[in-house]
Amino acid sequence: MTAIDTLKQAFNEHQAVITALEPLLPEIAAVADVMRNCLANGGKILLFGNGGSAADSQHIAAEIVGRYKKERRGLPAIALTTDTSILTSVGNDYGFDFIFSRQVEALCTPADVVIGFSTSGNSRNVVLGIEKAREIGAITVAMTGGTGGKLANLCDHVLTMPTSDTPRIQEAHILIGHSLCDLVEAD
Ligand SMILES: O=C(CO)[C@@H](O)[C@H](O)[C@H](O)[C@H](O)COP(=O)(O)O
Ligand SMILES: [Zn+2]
Repeated sequence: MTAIDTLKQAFNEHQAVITALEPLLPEIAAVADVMRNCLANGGKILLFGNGGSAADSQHIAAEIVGRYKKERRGLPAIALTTDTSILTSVGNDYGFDFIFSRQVEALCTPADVVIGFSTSGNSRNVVLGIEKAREIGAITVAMTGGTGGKLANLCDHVLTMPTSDTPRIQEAHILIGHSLCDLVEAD
């Protein structure tokens, strides 16, 4: 396969996934409503995931705290993927599985929305973070793909991308993340 073939294949696969997202639009709008209500009522958005999904969590938290497109006040969102002292101490003392759940225990309130990104839906630390958020009574959102994995049965809102290909799932996640930010800061 030539480089151009490889690129064409990725672009075509990407396009097919984005087209197939259409049935998810009502659920994406429902998640945006939940986020808007949370922020209007003094809650905050917590986000986490591994690898590319850690980057997605940070990216979306930055859009919410800073701005997506519109001038407005800063809104509270925290990516639980950024503090290396917390990640290394909790990882070292309790285990990598607990790097998110421990922070959820410390920071989450019932007024919050907790968003777990996992393309497989099965990353143990993401699953445990979501389970802790449920215990606390926060609204939980899964950003996943494929079958949705374990997260699909755990969360109040489940956005499962219509592919099992990790990069294509992540590309759809970031489109949805941006769209959620757009709706969160709409009048
Ligand atoms: O970005 C990528 C692959 O595109 C990787 O860094 C990927 O996020 C990592 O392998 C993650 O550990 C995968 O975890 P998950 O999405 O299954 O929860
Ligand atoms: Zn990636």
